[in-house]
Amino acid sequence: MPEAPSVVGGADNVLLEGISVRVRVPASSANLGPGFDCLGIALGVYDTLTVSTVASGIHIEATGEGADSIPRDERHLVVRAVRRGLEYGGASAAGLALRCVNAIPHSRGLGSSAAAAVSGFAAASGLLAAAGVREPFSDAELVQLAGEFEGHPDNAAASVLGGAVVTWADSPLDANPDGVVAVREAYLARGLVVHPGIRATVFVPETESSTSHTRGLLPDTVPRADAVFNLSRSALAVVALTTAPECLIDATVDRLHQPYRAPSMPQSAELVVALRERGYAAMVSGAGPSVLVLSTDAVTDEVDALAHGIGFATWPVEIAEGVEISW
Ligand SMILES: Nc1ncnc2c1ncn2[C@@H]1O[C@H](COP(=O)(O)OP(=O)(O)O)[C@@H](O)[C@H]1O
Ligand SMILES: N[C@@H](CCOP(=O)(O)O)C(=O)O
Repeated sequence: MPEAPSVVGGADNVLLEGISVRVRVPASSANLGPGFDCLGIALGVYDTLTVSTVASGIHIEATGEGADSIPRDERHLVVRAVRRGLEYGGASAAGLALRCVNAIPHSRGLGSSAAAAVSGFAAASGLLAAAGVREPFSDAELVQLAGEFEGHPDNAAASVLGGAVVTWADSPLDANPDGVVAVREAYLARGLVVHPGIRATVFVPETESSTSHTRGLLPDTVPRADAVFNLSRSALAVVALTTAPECLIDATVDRLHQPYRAPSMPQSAELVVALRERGYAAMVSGAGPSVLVLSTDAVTDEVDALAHGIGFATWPVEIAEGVEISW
């Protein structure tokens, strides 16, 4: 089994002023139907981020998605991830200047918060490497750091590795005098070689939906028949994504999360049904409300018009490479 990196560190090195790093991070779609919390795919919608070390304070210039609503101080998700990443690498910065150009829509099920976390850790990695403090973080470290920080390793791993991913968690057990306890969750991931004929289309509404809210709609226990159903379909999803795209329709049916979330996003549920009736492997993207189609043919104009009629924009997107860091 691959080893998860150890998340330890301090803040022994204060980085000099004037170090800059640039990051480009893709959006992602988690679950891919039945693979709740364990399958994801990177999508070609990108946030770009430039981070520089400065003498003091937090300076944030942000344009695009979320620019009107995100905080411009230490609460900013990317700032928090950069700080945490520097700490993990044994360093700190007196001040940080961020330039964020955001294209990933927030709260639509396209992994914006995971992408923000990945971009922050990737920036920390670049700053540490540019300053000569340490080698850049490995992909495994980025998956662990961003997954642990943001809570959705299915999104984070897709944004780190690109393509389609399988993620899993492991809880190493540690004995202490009071008994055996889980010390922390390790997040691990492997990429899949996506069949070259598969293309992605996302249908994005104006309406937002908070991931934490729709997770709260899910039951703690599910019927065994539904668990078995999803086991077989998520195993099939790996086959469909890699070698058998003709199985995508069967491989993207889910009974663990979409039925419970549907009442909170009726237009998304309606669009999934309409698309599947037309032969498309459609599913709610992540926690919604966007809808993802994986297919070998482009969607038709009729589908585009149908989606538009119920408030969704149609975005054909590439299956993306993972995060890029330059300094
Ligand atoms: N680039 C970003 N910079 C700062 N905060 C961000 C960024 N992207 C996402 N966020 C934060 O994450 C929230 C969305 O998280 P979430 O509800 O999990 O939806 P999503 O499916 O888009 O990840 C936003 O409201 C915002 O607070
Ligand atoms: N597996 C998670 C994925 C959440 O993705 P997001 O893009 O909606 O934040 C879930 O289904 O809750």
